[in-house]
Parts: sequence; C-alpha cells; structure tokens
Amino acid sequence: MGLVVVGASGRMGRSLIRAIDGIEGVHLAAAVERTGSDAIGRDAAELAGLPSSGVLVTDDALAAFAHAEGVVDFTAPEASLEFADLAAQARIVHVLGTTGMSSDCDARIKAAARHARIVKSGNMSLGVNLLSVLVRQAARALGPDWDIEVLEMHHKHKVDAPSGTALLLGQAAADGRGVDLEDASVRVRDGITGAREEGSIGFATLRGGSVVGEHSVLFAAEGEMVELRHEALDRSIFARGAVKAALWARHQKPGLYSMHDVLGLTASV
Ligand SMILES: NC(=O)C1=CN([C@@H]2O[C@H](COP(=O)(O)OP(=O)(O)OC[C@H]3O[C@@H](n4cnc5c(N)ncnc54)[C@H](O)[C@@H]3O)[C@@H](O)[C@H]2O)C=CC1
Ligand SMILES: O=C(O)C1=N[C@H](C(=O)O)C[C@H](O)C1
Repeated sequence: MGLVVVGASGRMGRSLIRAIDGIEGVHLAAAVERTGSDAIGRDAAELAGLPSSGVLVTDDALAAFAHAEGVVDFTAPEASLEFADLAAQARIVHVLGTTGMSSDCDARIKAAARHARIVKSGNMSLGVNLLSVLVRQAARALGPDWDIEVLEMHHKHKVDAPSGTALLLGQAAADGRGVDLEDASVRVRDGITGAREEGSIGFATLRGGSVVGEHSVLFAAEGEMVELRHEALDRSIFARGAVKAALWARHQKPGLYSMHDVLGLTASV
C-alpha cells in the first residue's frame, strides 16, 4: 500500500516515515510539507534519519495523492481539512491524527467521510485505546459520587489543550456515566471557583520539556482514589497505529472510523 506522509518533517511525520520503512505491506509513496518549508526538495527518508529513498518532499499534495492509496496526516486542523477534501477526491484512505479540531472541523470531516474512508483518533496507540475502554467501564461501575479528573502532560511545543487523548478519555468517562461531555466538562479552574460541582469531569493540562505524552484518569471518592494511567515512551506507538489503521481502512466502505473500529475494541468490551 503506497502511503503519503503529510507534515513529513514534523515530529510525527519523521516517526511515520521510519514506521512505514519497517512495516511489511506499505511503502512511502510521497512526502508532503507546507509551502515554504525548508524540507521541500529534501530526501524524505534522510529527514527521518534513514538512508536516502529517492522520495523528495513536495508541497504538491494533489499530485502526491494521485499515485497513492492512503495518506497519514498528523499536521494542523486547517491543513487536515484540506487533506480530507483532497483524499476524498483521490478516493484514498485518510488516517487523521491531528488534534485541536473544533466542532466545525469535526462536522466537515464527517461530511467528507460520506465519500471517503477516514480513520480519526486523538490517539492511535493500542495502550490508550484499551485505557479508554477501562475508563468507560470504571465510570459506569463507580457512579456519580466518584469525582473524575483527566490529567495530561506533554512537551513544550504542543499547541492545543486539552490534548486529543484527554478529550477521548473524558468522552469515555462521560459515555460510561451516560452524560454529555460538553455539559459535564470543566476545562479550566482559576480563582474562587466554588466547590467542585457533583458529576463534573475536570481537565488539567501540564506542558514542559520533551514529554511524549502522559495521561491519567483519576476517580476520587471519600477516603479512596483509583488512577488509570498511560505513558507514551516513544512516538513510534502512534505511527505504528496509524499504519495499521491505513491497512485496515483499505478494505472498508466509505465512513468515519475510530481506532476502536481498527483494533476491534467494540462498545461491549
Ligand atoms: N492522534 C495521535 O495519535 C497523535 C496526534 N498528534 C497530533 O499530530 C499533530 C502534529 O504533531 P507533531 O508532529 O508533534 O507537530 P509538528 O509541529 O512537529 O509537525 C506538524 C507538521 O505539519 C506540517 N504542516 C502544517 N501545515 C501543513 C500543510 N498545509 N501542508 C503540509 N504540512 C503541513 C508542519 O510544517 C509540521 O512539519 C498535532 O495535532 C498532535 O497533537 C501527535 C501525536 C500522536
Ligand atoms: O501533540 C502530541 O505530541 C500528542 N498529541 C496527541 C494528543 O493531543 O493527545 C497524542 C499524544 O498524546 C501526543
């Protein structure tokens, strides 16, 4: 399966190029960066620390998509919307890992998925997706007198908050409780906030250094606390998940899929 990596010189772009190189059944068909990037014209594999491949980074996404079967996209929300349209036109699989998408963006991705196979997730790792199943089960079992807080820490370059993973885990907790996350979530606390509102789902964001990604979901009650936690030690876990998603989506009908679909983690698990 020929895959295009968009955002090829980014942290995830380089990790994806290395993952594609090491996985049977896929090859790097093209590598795309934004117009004006220093990476344009450079060998994509060399950028990722591999021996040269002859695939030069381009800013012509349309031409790149024409000769591929899938695109893996960890870029930025506006760019991902554009790539969703181009992938739908080219009838290729779109694996979308970009976070920080607004509800408007999500609606446009849903519309594009009427004609395209899109796998979208705030976290492509097996560990976090399994964790989300456990969070949903815990939230259902523990009930509303257990306070739920989602805590995350990432590297200092991350531009969106809360992380896509924190929102995914918050959604799992809300699903387990049978509440609407929009109504229940408290994303920021500052000043005299008053006591914690019963049933709310809180978020706390930490940024610093080179942390790849740490997430905890805390369930706190009178006299006891349960913590469910995931730590990403290397970006290759997301890259390998994204490639797995592309290979899986190749055989699916048009639609918007999640990593739960790819990994077979259905609602009943
Ligand atoms: N879903 C998941 O499992 C994961 C999601 N992410 C998300 O992926 C995104 C990227 O993360 P990083 O790689 O750390 O960021 P980064 O800033 O290192 O890389 C983003 C790359 O996209 C490129 N880009 C931006 N607009 C573009 C355009 N129009 N055309 C082509 N390239 C364009 C940038 O030049 C940059 O090289 C973020 O939203 C992050 O939260 C990151 C890791 C895992
Ligand atoms: O920006 C990152 O780095 C990451 N982003 C994703 C998120 O927003 O949750 C996934 C991972 O935690 C790394």
